[in-house]
Amino acid sequence: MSHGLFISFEGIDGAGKSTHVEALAQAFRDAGRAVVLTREPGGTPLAEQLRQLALTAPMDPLTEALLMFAARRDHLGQVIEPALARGDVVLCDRFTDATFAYQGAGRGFDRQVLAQLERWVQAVDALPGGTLRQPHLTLWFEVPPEVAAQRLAGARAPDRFESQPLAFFQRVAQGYAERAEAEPARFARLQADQPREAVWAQALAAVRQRGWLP
Ligand SMILES: Nc1ncnc2c1ncn2[C@@H]1O[C@H](COP(=O)(O)OP(=O)(O)O)[C@@H](O)[C@H]1O
Ligand SMILES: Cc1cn([C@H]2C[C@H](O)[C@@H](COP(=O)(O)OP(=O)(O)O)O2)c(=O)[nH]c1=O
Repeated sequence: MSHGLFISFEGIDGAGKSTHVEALAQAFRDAGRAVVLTREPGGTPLAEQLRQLALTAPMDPLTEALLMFAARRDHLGQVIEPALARGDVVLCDRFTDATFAYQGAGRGFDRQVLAQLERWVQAVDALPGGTLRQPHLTLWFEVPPEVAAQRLAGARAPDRFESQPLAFFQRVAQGYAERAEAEPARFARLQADQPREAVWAQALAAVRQRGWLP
């Protein structure tokens, strides 16, 4: 049986992540792998309800951070861990880097509190003592906030995050940069301000480079 693979997709809103999730799923299926496509916040009935609240209801930053991690805990236990135990490929549109980028850098919420929540939520029995569940690879779609805003203009009705000013997304982008700097081996930095085909080629190359696709 293959080992489970956990790949997350990250970047500011409008970076173009969701555009490539299904194509990568198909590439893995073509290679004979079972794939679980999922997203955060969300991925389970409970976590989807928490998503709905987080994206629409006004709340203070601690409540927002707790909702993200509550949704994540349910998602890990119900979907991600069972899939990895089966040897599936889990493709997840956003994970904990988004909490550090949006709640931490974007909202200015205390990163040490986020790090403590990360330690509680991502400690899972299947892993050796002290190791946290993290993606094996994070595809980071990096795009200037101005470009992302242009892509989103008119594309869909903005939620609580997407309606934030440009300065918010500049901070979020910086938050991603800090996470990537702290864990360079986990992150593949993609230049996402290029045409879709060029972005896809970079994403595929990052996965192939690790020997996970032919
Ligand atoms: N490389 C690209 N160049 C131009 N537009 C793009 C590109 N990738 C995605 N888009 C468009 O930008 C918008 C946001 O893309 P999406 O994949 O939903 O972003 P995200 O999931 O990162 O928020 C969509 O309308 C999508 O069609
Ligand atoms: C996972 C996560 C998402 N978010 C935000 C980022 C996004 O603006 C929003 C939803 O993410 P996303 O699924 O990318 O939105 P869409 O379906 O509109 O492309 O939630 C956080 O603020 N913290 C988190 O931990």
